[in-house]
Amino acid sequence: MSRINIVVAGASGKMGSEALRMIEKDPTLHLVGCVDLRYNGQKVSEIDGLPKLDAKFYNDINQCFKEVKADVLIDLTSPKVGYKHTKAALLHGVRPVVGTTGFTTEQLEELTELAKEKQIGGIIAPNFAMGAVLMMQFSKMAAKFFPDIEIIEKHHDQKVDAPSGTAIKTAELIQETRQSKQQGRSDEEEIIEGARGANYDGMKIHSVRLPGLIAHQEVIFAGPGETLTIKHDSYHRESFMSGIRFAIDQVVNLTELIYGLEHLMLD
Ligand SMILES: NC(=O)C1=CN([C@@H]2O[C@H](COP(=O)(O)OP(=O)(O)OC[C@H]3O[C@@H](n4cnc5c(N)ncnc54)[C@H](OP(=O)(O)O)[C@@H]3O)[C@@H](O)[C@H]2O)C=CC1
Ligand SMILES: O=C(O)C1=N[C@H](C(=O)O)C[C@H](O)C1
Repeated sequence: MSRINIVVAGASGKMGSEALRMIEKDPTLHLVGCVDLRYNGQKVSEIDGLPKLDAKFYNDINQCFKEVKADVLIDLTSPKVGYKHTKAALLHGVRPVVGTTGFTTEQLEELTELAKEKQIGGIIAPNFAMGAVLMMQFSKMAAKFFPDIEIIEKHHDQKVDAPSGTAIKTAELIQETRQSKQQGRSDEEEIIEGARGANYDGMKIHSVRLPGLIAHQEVIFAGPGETLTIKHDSYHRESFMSGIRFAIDQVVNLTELIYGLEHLMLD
């Protein structure tokens, strides 16, 4: 059985290091390179806390793609970097599996177009946890019946982007079934700016950042005399790995870039 050659960008980060542990345990995956700013030229096995793998660190993704033969890039970096890396992967014929959040609509459109032009499969998914994908789908279903909605997402305090990619994706999916509505009073007044959260088509998104949290979201739906709460919690970053593993196998057979794991899980 031939192995899938993988490059991990953001490999020493919280998610990247979890991805390395997943690769180490899977005999069908082969780590051929890592991209990060800190450890250029060093082997993964030389870095404290990372698995005993032979692949080398690069501080430049283009250099990495020139030196190693990669099938798939797993990108777990930051919004600006993730965009550059995804573009580089598509230009080098490497299939991107991107967990990085914070892409703009314009960036997503540009990358989708580039993948189409190059006929290269890939995925950008704001959340690779299977339960989170279902939470978003259930929210989309519920929004048809309850247009009054508030999304509360809670993450660790080292997270850069707000609202989370998951909250934005949830709002986008909800928008597909919810009748557009400005919630609350039209003369609502924020005594402290930001008190009512971010506005997305009249519904609100609230971002909580606290140490000790991993990734959590609840979507509250309300109608006269009732509420429905749909909630998902990731208690460990291992929760994202089954989705990433699944996506790796799928992108090998795709010729387009997909936004959201639901398209691979449920379509
Ligand atoms: N889709 C999903 O299921 C999930 C997505 N995420 C997303 O994944 C991303 C990473 O999250 P997390 O692991 O918590 O973040 P971390 O900050 O722990 O890791 C980010 C990594 O990216 C590296 N990095 C930063 N700049 C560059 C660069 N220019 N070139 C190469 N590497 C770079 C960092 O290196 P250094 O430390 O040296 O700066 C670090 O290793 C975020 O966008 C987050 O929202 C997170 C969880 C689940
Ligand atoms: O930064 C994180 O940790 C997470 N980011 C993703 C997001 O922005 O939705 C996915 C998950 O919530 C964890």
